[in-house]
Amino acid sequence: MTTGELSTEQETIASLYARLDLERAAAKAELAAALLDPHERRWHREVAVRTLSDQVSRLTVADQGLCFGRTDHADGHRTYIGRVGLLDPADDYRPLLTDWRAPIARPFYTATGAHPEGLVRRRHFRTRGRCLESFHDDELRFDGTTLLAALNAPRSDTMRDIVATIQAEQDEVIRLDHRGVLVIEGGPGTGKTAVALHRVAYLLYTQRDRLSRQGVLVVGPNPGFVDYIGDVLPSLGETDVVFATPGELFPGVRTTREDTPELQGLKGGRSAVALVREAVADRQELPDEPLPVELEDVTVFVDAAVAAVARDRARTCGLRHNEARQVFRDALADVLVAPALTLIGEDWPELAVDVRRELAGSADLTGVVDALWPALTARTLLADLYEGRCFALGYPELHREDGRGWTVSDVPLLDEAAELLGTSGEAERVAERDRALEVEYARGVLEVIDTDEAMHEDELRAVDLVDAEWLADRHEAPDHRTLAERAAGDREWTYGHVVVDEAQELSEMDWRVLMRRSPNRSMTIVGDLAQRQADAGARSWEALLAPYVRTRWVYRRLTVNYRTPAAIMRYAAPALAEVDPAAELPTSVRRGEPPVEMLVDDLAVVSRLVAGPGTFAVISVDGPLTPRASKGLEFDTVVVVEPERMTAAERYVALTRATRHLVVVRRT
Ligand SMILES: Nc1ncnc2c1ncn2[C@@H]1O[C@H](COP(=O)(O)OP(=O)(O)OP(=O)(O)O)[C@@H](O)[C@H]1O
Repeated sequence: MTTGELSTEQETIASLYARLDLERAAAKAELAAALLDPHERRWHREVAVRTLSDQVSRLTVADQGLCFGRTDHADGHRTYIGRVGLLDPADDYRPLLTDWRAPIARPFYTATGAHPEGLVRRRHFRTRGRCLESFHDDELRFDGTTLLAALNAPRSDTMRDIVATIQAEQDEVIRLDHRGVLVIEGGPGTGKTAVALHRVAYLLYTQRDRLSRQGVLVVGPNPGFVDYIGDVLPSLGETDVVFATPGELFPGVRTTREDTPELQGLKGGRSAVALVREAVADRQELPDEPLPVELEDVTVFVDAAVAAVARDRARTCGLRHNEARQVFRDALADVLVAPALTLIGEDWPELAVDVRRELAGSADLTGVVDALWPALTARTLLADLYEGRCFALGYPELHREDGRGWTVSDVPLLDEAAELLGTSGEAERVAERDRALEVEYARGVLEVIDTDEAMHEDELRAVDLVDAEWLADRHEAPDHRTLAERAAGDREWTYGHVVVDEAQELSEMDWRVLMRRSPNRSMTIVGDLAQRQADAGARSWEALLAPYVRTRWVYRRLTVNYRTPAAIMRYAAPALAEVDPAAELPTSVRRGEPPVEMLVDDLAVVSRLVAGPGTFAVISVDGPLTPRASKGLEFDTVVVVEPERMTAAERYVALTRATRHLVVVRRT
């Protein structure tokens, strides 16, 4: 990027803003005129006003990042891409700026080196306000040297754009026209993450109507993903993609704390569903002592037998725990009528009805229901379980002092619990009542402003344009959150597409959460079973997916390693063979130098071992970077300390993080 080029582009962008200002001023003037026009027929005027006011708001919104890209076509033609389309009336309405949704803008989002779609270059602008700060280019004229040049560039912290050098096997996966589950597997450095990212970009553009309504959920360990998508997909990516690590999938919980491997196994396996069911059933109790319910004339008692009848009825009614509380309460009241009548010593139908009514409103009965069938949240249920109830249930290993010190493996249990508990219905009831009151009030307002008898029948009346529901809505605080913000805060949100990176690490319980968020099963699953480090993680894609989609999923394998030089891959081969003797090493594009082995007296010298350009990491079971935390990452130089202390899968991951140099250090 030269200074000259930057200022030329800045001039172009300034002229686009000038055009935008003119169009907005013109639209505003037209809107004012339409509002005042006494001649126009009522209906025509209404349509004109709505259209013009839409146009004004569209042009106002476009002020933010008006132009974000440029495509250079093979025929020499250039297109500037932005939030709205702008034409030049002085030059036969030549397009100055193309709306990003227009068909001609498509290559800006979907062209790759393997599939340039008629482009030779794509330019991304970074602007602040109306000022162009910088730009970067994807050169799409691909030849053999481009790939190697890209691979040899030192790594930085941000995720790199591989769009210009995407290879055929990767490109096929990015564009695969498959609506269901797609599994992309490949060894280290085969571009799985990069490909998944570009697939999201591709889908967000090609299926934008659906995805901008429902959003995309990306689950993985690498937060660079979302920044990257925001860059590649202005207008789409920033607002429509929710990124979450597995510890963030339950709204309100954000954790990276890990349980011991044993507990991860217990909480991650399918049998944890039964565990959560037991924890809920444990809160549907029978009293140790009969509980009194005082009525006007007599006191009746809820003993174990009475509670058992009510509990059976509530458990078999088909509702979830919180929703079934009312059934439990009604059943108690039904069962208590007979003993009440016996105590009163009289029995005629009207008396039975009165007693039943009294029971229904009894505060004592409310107390009994709260004690025997309490309203519960997922958090309370699990915290109580961990803090004490786990002993009686036969799971002493679950005990911990701070029940609410959530771990990553608690997240799917919280979700499961929320499913089984259901909502208490209280919040919904209050919202419904408030809304009814607002509509009632709005109706009153409309009646008042519509009583002007002197109005001509052709004049617009308030009721012609608005109704009470609409007016009530206007009073509600508008929800300014983006789709991503709303989706992330709503446990029951279902996404249009779900992407899972490092999918081999997720437990069966994690998959239940993800499948709930993806009822249409439109998913891209990216992983490598040979790199699995979590005990509770996946062992076979077939077994993992069968409960949800049976065999209806598509598998693609990436075979070329763009990260790790061949000599380093050969060094890592025994670790792979130990994990899976049948697994094949991906083919490395780069040769590179063989790893260096060193013996040192003191491991503290390790961090002083390597000094040079590019990124650098030390991977050791004791940190700073553990093999588990290193998954998905890469560095120019990697020092692996005492690989023998790692499991085979950990060793395989650690040894394959280097793009240039690998140093293996052992103690003398
Ligand atoms: N076609 C390509 N052109 C240039 N670089 C590429 C290409 N494909 C992948 N890369 C680069 O190779 C490196 C590895 O890619 P990526 O992290 O996506 O691999 P991965 O399969 O997810 O690896 P791992 O399983 O080890 O996490 C990245 O630096 C990526 O930018």
